[in-house]
Amino acid sequence: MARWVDPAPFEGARPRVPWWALVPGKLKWLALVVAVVWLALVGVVRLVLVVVRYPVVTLVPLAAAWCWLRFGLSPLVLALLSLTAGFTIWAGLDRGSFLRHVWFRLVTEYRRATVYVLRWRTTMRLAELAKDNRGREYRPKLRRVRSEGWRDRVRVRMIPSQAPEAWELRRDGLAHSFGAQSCRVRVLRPKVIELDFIHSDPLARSLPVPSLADDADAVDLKRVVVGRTETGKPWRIRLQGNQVLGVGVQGAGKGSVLWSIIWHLAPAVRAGLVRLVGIDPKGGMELGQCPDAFARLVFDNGREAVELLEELAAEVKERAARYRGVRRLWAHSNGEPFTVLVVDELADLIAYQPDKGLRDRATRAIQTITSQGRAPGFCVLGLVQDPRKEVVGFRHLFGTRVALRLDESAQVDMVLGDGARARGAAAHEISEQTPGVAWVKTDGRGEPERVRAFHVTDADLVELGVYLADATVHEFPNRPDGDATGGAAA
Ligand SMILES: Nc1ncnc2c1ncn2[C@@H]1O[C@H](COP(=O)(O)OP(=O)(O)OP(=O)(O)O)[C@@H](O)[C@H]1O
Repeated sequence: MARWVDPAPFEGARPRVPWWALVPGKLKWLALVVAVVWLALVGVVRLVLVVVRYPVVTLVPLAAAWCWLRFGLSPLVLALLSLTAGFTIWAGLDRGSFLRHVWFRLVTEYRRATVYVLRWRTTMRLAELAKDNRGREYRPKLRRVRSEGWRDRVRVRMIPSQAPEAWELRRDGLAHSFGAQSCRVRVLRPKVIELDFIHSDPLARSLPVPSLADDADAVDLKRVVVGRTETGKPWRIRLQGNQVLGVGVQGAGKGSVLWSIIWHLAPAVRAGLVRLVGIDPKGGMELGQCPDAFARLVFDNGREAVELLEELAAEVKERAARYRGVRRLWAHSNGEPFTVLVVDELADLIAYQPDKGLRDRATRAIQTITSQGRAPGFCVLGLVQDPRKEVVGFRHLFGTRVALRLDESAQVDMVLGDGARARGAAAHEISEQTPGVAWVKTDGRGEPERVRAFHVTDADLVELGVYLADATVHEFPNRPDGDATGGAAA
């Protein structure tokens, strides 16, 4: 049977010509020039980046080499010796600025090169923060590094579709990988986060109180200095138009927050510009240490305390009614004192009081003062050990919340807001050795800050008591001749 047979395929090798061989000669030259210029540009940009990132280790050797070639070895040695002597004198005269401008600069460059650049790629891959897609690796980019001695601030550009939560989950692993004690995550702007790698605690030493001021006008109720922040700045709390809640276990240092505030207010209290009202349900263990500071003071959680609270709540309403339509907010010029209500153990009044009637009355009165006291010049400073909703159901009314050492990690978010613990505000990890250390969150003011209150000792409280005690006028005894001016004229 006749069948069609396919012709044998052509088996000769087809000539393979590279595509660029077909490009006209002029275009080839043009492309070559463009490529060379591009490579040169990339090279220059990289070089500039290296100089910007490592100015000391690049510019100093360059300057030294230039000096050697231009002037010889002896002037170079002389210049280096003078530089060292200059730095030593600088460090001796002003250690702070020397550390900031010279030493931390050096540490930054050293740590960037030897820790972060060196371990970045491996750590990102092992922590699964880098991703592979169609054969291409997407890796978070290491940006600016700044060493401040106690912490390294490392800026990172995240890869597409990555969320800061991915980093929050790996905080511990990252801290171990880069040889730090802990790591915190801060969002700077879309795609960019900053990691804080903590190496030591700048708040490890207790802070003595500053000397008592004399000038009542210098007391700014919007910026009451209570201690220091981790970055070395004064820790300021706003009292005017705000309410403050301090939470911490026994011995966490709630007393130091309370007394540091009163210490700062003392000149205004003495001048009658600020009135302190205190309730200490623990029988005066805390506020009884300096009763002279208070215009009114109650040492129980029963009827007397509730009546005082209701009196204040009524005053808040009365002042608010008087201000309505006349002025919006309390001011010094009104002639009425700014009132700070200090409650040492809030829970004793509003949760642990066995008499339900008294408990409800206390809760209602405190809620009225905290929610309506802003405009008429009332501030509540409440201290409590247990922040749960069943204990303080109106936590959200406090604009500033201070988390001292806490028992349980779950309490951190209750005090500082959702997600604070995940980002690194570890109030439950504050050491027992550092009472007075706290994380503080003020509504509308970004991330929680780590702070330490001044240490107000018993001796300081005696001094405060003497400062605030009613002045006693001692009359000079009349002289027999009836001259009461005393010895001055004698
Ligand atoms: N800011 C501070 N710096 C250094 N030491 C502090 C500081 N605050 C408190 N202390 C010390 O810690 C101890 C406990 O402090 P404090 O009594 O204020 O804690 P507390 O939270 O008020 O406890 P409690 O709930 O039992 O009243 C005290 O010995 C005090 O000297």
